[in-house]
Amino acid sequence: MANILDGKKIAAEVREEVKREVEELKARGITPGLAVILVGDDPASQVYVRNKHRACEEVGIYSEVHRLAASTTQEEVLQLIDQLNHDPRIHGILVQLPLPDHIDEKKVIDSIALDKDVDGFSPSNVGNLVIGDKCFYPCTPHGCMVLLERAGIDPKGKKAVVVGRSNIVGKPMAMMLLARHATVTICHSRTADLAAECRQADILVAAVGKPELITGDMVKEGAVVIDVGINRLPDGRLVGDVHFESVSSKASWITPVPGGVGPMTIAMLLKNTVEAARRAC
Ligand SMILES: Nc1nc(=O)c2c([nH]1)NC[C@@H]1CN(c3ccc(C(=O)N[C@@H](CCC(=O)O)C(=O)O)cc3)C=[N+]21
Repeated sequence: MANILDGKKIAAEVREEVKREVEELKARGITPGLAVILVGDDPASQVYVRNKHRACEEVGIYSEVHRLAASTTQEEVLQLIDQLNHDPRIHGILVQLPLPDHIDEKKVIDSIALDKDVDGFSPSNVGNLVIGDKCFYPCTPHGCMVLLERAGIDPKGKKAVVVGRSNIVGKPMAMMLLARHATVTICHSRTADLAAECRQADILVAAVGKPELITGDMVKEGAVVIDVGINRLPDGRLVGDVHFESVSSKASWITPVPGGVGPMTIAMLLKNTVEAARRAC
């Protein structure tokens, strides 16, 4: 039976550390500030944004949420970002994704000042990540790396397989594992034999958004399995991209859903915001 890589518990530890760092910054007269922009009324996004705001308050980060109507124009969003780029109280800016169809996501993300891009989604930040220069680590893959670290798992020399090639998880995840000297394979919907690739993995990261895609027969005995997926089934159940029951009998470590990568994502956002504030002074 696998050990549970408890994201909820580790995220709480990270939040405690962040809280102390915020206190130190406040003693020097700096209050870290985060602005979150939410366009439209997607119910899931509403919940996420509320959770982020609450997490900020809990650790003493100043947070403001800009809730904009679904009909807001791209120009209005860009104007707000420009204003926040110049606001000295704001060290981090996050635009909740997805945006409504009439708004160009690329244009919006690219307009965020590089030193306030706490999501780490802007092209320049991603470029710096690939090169290995100073950057913000995107929150979800960063959270996965911290989970590995806290479980005492060093990626060096290991075979890591990342399933999924999204810009916000799969690609940066692969780069971060590579930076830690793993041998990395990225799999996706056109991969010829997904199961065979997955069976090679010492570290397997599932980030495709397909409920319970990864089953026990696809996992090597003793592998470390990180499940980034959060899928709501028609019956209301929340499951990951990993079939927990069958995989947990093979893996040495496994993250649960919920309570795995999700809470880490928010904790890393707080960490990046504090880092942005520290760099600003
Ligand atoms: N600009 C931007 N940055 C993001 O980081 C971003 C985004 N847009 N859009 C949406 C996704 C999704 N996301 C999650 C964060 C926390 C949990 C989380 O804490 N989940 C809990 C509860 C899950 C539940 O009950 O729904 C858990 O897994 O235990 C989930 C998902 C951040 N995202």
